[in-house]
Amino acid sequence: MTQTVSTPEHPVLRQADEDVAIHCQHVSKRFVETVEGSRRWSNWFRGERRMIKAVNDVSFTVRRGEIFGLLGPNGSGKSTLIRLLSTLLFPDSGTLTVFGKDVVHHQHEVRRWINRVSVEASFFKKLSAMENLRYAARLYGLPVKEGEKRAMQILRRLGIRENKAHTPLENLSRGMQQKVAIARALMTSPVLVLLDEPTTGLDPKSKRDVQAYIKEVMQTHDATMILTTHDMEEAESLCDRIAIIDQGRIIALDTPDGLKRLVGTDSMETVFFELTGKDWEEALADEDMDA
Ligand SMILES: Nc1ncnc2c1ncn2[C@@H]1O[C@H](COP(=O)(O)OP(=O)(O)OP(=O)(O)O)[C@@H](O)[C@H]1O
Repeated sequence: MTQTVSTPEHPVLRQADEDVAIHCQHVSKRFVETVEGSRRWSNWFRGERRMIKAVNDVSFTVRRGEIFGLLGPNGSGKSTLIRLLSTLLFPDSGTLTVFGKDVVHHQHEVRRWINRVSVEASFFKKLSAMENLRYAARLYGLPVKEGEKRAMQILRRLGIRENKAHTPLENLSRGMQQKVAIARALMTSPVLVLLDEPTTGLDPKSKRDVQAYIKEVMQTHDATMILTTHDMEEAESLCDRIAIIDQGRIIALDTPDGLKRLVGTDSMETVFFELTGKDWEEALADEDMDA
């Protein structure tokens, strides 16, 4: 049950109950961008500036144990939202809590629960999976013995044999590296895993393996995942709910089936097109141009 309580941080904060992983209330984040090529003489030397509402009054709740998808065109605010959740940025307004802790006032605690996994994960590629996992355990403040034990369990679950466990990561397949990255996120509990395009660039088999592994992790761990992806099928098959985000705002949020019902289609691509006015190819083409 949620209840309204007073805390020193917030005059009135809905206390997160055990089932809530993320509580995001009216969160906004703006950036100031310099516009190049301004013709106004007063701006010749310092550049004209404009305000970008990267995240604009966004509210949502993610339940513990859920895979929550973020879908949106290029520049819609997904990364900014992820950076706010990872405490790399702070909101200008609104409140954001992770497992009941405010990201601004309890950033160290929140950081221990959060793990961002991306294709180019911040691994030491010259070090082995074992060494990387041990290092992560230390970062999470686990005692050495406990860290080793968890690293071993994780490697065994991944089916990485002893000799491979000591092979430099750069010599493992990308699919395997990605699985180790996800596994590394499971060092603490509860855990919030931010999966940033987890299967981009993987061959079809590795992609299926990683997706199956994500499902397995969800069944066996106290994990909650936020997933950004460019793969509609992936979003549909993995996510319990999907938020479609455009120009910093959540324009729709529901289960994949709920979104399809809303638009009256059986295709997620049509959902995306109807709600954002952009077809998926166009959204990707924009990204390619920026890349
Ligand atoms: N540090 C920054 N300074 C200025 N503008 C920024 C900054 N970070 C993001 N923006 C702007 O905020 C808006 C949202 O960007 P964001 O990176 O969150 O979008 P995105 O949905 O993650 O895009 P992509 O799919 O390309 O990763 C964009 O207009 C972007 O240019």
